[in-house]
Amino acid sequence: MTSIKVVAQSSALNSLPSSYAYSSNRHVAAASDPDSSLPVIDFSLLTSGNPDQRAKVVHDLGKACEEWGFFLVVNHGMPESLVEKVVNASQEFFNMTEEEKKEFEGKHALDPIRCGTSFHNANKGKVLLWRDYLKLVTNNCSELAFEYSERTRKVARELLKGISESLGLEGSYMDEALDLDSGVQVFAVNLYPPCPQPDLAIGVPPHTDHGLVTLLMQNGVGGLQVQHNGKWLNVNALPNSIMVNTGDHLEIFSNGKYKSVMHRAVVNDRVTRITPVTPNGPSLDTNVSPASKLVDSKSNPPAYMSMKYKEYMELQQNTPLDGKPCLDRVRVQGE
Ligand SMILES: O=C(O)CCC(=O)C(=O)O
Ligand SMILES: [Fe+2]
Repeated sequence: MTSIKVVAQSSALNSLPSSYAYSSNRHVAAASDPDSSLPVIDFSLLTSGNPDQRAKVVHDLGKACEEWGFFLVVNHGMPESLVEKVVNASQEFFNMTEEEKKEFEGKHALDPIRCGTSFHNANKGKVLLWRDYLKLVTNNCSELAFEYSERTRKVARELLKGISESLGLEGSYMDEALDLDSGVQVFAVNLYPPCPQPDLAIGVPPHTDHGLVTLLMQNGVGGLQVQHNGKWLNVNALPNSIMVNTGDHLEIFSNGKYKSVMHRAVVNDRVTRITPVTPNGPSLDTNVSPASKLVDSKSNPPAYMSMKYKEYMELQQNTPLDGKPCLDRVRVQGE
């Protein structure tokens, strides 16, 4: 299938090809700006060694997960130049010819490297998405991808320790229960070229992410929207901040206290947007269920069934995006 990069560059393109029309209504992805400011987490306070500062930031993290499922992380120690290098290397990858990229067209969610356009799953044949992607599961492809993965993984692990504490558990509880030392991190990069009719197309339709937390960076171009209290809001990053959203497995682990937040990516008609995205999950063979310390058969029974992370990822890949969310399939019914 032709990449969106090539479609967008076609000199004849002045309107959206019908196969990419997500809706016949304009402004399908209309959203407003947030009324109040988005939660901002100062990462340096998590690692400063000052117990009072840590207690405060753990409290803020818990509140951000409970009320938003989305927050911006500042002072995270990831050099801006590293993010730039990843964006540039990704751009080079997407600039290869269709023929050269063919070699990397994987089929399976857990293939070590795969690239493609639109979606590779149950959505085939439906409306096409205005995006190309590159996904790496193991980090053996390049030193740069490895370094980026390692550093975002460290930030994610530290955040998850704080989130574990915010649930009233030991910092190491989630690490152990979900085998985070062998946790899976997918490294994906999305490319959204300028689109002639952005309000008819969609980059990524509304969805939630698998895993615990997803870390997202962008090349200074906005386009992420999150659902908050039933309304879609534009998310504007602070300079050099990491955007973090909670995933399905954090919702399961917290027994629904922290909800996996719905989000989507819209496109624009001016500049190419590139987003390196890293969902961080448990190990593939971990059976994820609500934390046993958080449930109680009478007052707070488990609201989700347990399922191996690996099986969940496969199930999600085969769930149509316009169908019931994958999370609904593990929800205990009739409560
Ligand atoms: O690129 C974005 O802003 C969002 C991408 C996303 O949600 C995803 O890749 O799961
Ligand atoms: Fe996502």
